[in-house]
Amino acid sequence: MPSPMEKAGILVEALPYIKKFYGKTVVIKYGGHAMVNEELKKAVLTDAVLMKYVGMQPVIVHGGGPEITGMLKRLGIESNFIGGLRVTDAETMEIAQMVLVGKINKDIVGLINDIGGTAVGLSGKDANLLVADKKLHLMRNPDGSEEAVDIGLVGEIREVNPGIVDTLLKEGYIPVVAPVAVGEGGNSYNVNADVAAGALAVALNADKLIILTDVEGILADRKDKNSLLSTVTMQDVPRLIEQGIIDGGMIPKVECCTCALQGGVGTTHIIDGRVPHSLLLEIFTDQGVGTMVTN
Ligand SMILES: NC(=[NH2+])NCCC[C@H](N)C(=O)O
Repeated sequence: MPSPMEKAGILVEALPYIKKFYGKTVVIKYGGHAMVNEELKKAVLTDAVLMKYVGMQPVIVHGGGPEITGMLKRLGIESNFIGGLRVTDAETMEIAQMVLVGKINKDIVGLINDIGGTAVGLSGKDANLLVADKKLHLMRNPDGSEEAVDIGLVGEIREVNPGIVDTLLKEGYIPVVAPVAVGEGGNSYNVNADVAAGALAVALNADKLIILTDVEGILADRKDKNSLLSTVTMQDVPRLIEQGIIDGGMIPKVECCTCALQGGVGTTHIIDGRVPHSLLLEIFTDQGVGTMVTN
């Protein structure tokens, strides 16, 4: 147990950040393990409520992968992925929307409200928050040529209309956004939640984008949990990718960060959602717990 002096130190360390981030918008991409484990769920959403009560403006964008797959399975519908993207036919999209908007989104809202915040759930279709075009997926053939394959109702975000989120923030609510976008003819499109969070952060002129993942952050040596790169600049990114330090599923996450930074977001953070209260630790301590990607 920390001594009273140590506890006071921890609280005092938070003060400059409480001051600095007062009134500032922080977009949190909520996904992975932190969405599945009950204790972690409560910890993340408690952190968001605390942020709100100290004057920050958290906005949550959530994922939903495993639950969608689970529901499709229960209904006997097979999931197909091409290049990590779910092939989304009309039936799959219907289920995805039901799970994301009808279930996961409402569960998060319910939990936040139970903890003491006041959350309002939205999809990207509400007030045209996220507008998408059909995504053309380019697949590389063995001979090196590229071919466009149809992956169905997977969208690429074309436009963000953040007005409804601004309105909710102004009125003191915590907006919770499901990554379903509206496309041509009012169709629903499945969009990547990391990308949606990044695009929303830019449109809101957010101060921070924080992505909760299932890894420590960017590790200099993947086998060594103690090799976390605490801060990385945007300029370092191409070299880190070339060296294989940033690879696999981390590449699109870091690209979301650089996109957000280029779009004017203050700082971006990739943190470990498996660590209880990693959100608070990242925001309110000097060291943070994950990797901060900056300009
Ligand atoms: N991974 C890091 N180096 N984090 C530093 C975070 C610093 C400060 N708490 C902030 O949120 O801006």
